Amino acid sequence: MSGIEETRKIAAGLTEGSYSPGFGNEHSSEAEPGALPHGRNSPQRAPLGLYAEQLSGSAFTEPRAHNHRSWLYRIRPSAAHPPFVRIDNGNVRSAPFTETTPDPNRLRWNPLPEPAPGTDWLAGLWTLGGNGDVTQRAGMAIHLYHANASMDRVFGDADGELLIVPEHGELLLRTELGLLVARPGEVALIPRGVRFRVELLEETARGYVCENYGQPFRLPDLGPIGANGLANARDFLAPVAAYEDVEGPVQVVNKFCGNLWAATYDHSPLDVVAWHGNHTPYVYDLRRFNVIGSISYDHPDPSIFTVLTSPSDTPGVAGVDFVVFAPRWLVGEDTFRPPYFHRNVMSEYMGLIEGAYDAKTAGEGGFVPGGGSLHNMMSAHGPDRETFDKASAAELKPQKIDDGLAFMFETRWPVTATAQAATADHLQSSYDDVWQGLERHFRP
Ligand SMILES: O=C(O)Cc1cc(O)ccc1O
Ligand SMILES: [Fe+2]
Repeated sequence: MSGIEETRKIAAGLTEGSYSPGFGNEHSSEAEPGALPHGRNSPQRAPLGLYAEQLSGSAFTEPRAHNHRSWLYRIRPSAAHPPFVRIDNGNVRSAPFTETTPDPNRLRWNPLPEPAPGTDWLAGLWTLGGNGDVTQRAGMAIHLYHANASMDRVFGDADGELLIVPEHGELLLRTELGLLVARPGEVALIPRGVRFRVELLEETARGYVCENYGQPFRLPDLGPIGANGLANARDFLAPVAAYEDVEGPVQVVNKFCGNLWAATYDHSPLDVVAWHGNHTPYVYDLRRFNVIGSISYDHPDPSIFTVLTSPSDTPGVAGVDFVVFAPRWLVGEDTFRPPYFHRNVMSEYMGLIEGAYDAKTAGEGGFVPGGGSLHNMMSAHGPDRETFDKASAAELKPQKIDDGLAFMFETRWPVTATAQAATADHLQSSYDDVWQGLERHFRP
């Protein structure tokens, strides 16, 4: 069986029932009977000769509601490794982002070009920009990826958690805590420090990544919405324990304070036979999002579409929000229904997973799947001319928006582009033109 066939077979065996559901749950799982100790985390001798190890994603002392840790029972402790040495960062960049001057202009990119043969997910990671400072655990980076080979190495990110948004090509994520499949239309989260390998189920894979240096993504509070709605906790799926028992050289890459470091282990670090805890990867199907909107008039602010939020130190002001524009009905009366013209103190990066977006013209040179737009702090944007003209004249019958899936990484700090993003051939040169020709109609 070729690598890709084997990956496909494993992925096909993973159904919803193969996961452990519930956002932030205290999950527990064992791949061999009796591997998980009961009644204590660290017995004098862990079961089956395994090593017990705690992986902490929050300070020990953080409030219980935000405390993240998992206990791993593994063939070898993570501590058994040779020194890490610096390797080339490839196209990965990290905060602070100082390669370019922060740009108030509206920017839009086409999809990443084809990768060279043999580009795995990590080699295919390409940083667009970001903010904050990795050493302060604040801010975020926006990456895209375009890969055409499965990793045979293992990666872990000490700088932040990784929210992976596939746009083309299913991925099998083999993590320390087990296996996840992430398809276009789903998102996967790898918590800070959790090691994983990405295998492709198709010849190529393309998508987006939000690397969140700040507080781990959590579900937003629902306030007056009530006890249910938006992204429901039960739809987040954590893996169950699945380990590989591989003796032999495995390259382990560690992203630490903005640089890639590697060590060659004499075994696979994906050797966790059992685990329990709440510092877990998960996958979530964006089509499960319970979209709430206006059933009277006006276009609500897109915070109503928040899937996950990473709070900053200022209440109500997110380090980064992950927002989805999922299929929904528009019924507003006497309302301009698409997104309004606006200038926002928050900075907005938008990507498209599929189809079209209702404020932007689709098609060649427009806002296309795999492309993205950046509207930095206070930059003026909103419907392009074509959208404005159409929506101002549209008959206001109930309308289903179901031809696309777009998302936004919205952050409190401006996004500074990397040099490669600011000079890329796939940066569109005349994006401003979409707002040309919005003529005056005011004739007092
Ligand atoms: O398209 C955008 O710019 C994102 C966005 C969507 C919306 O419905 C309202 C405000 C907003 O910034
Ligand atoms: Fe916007």
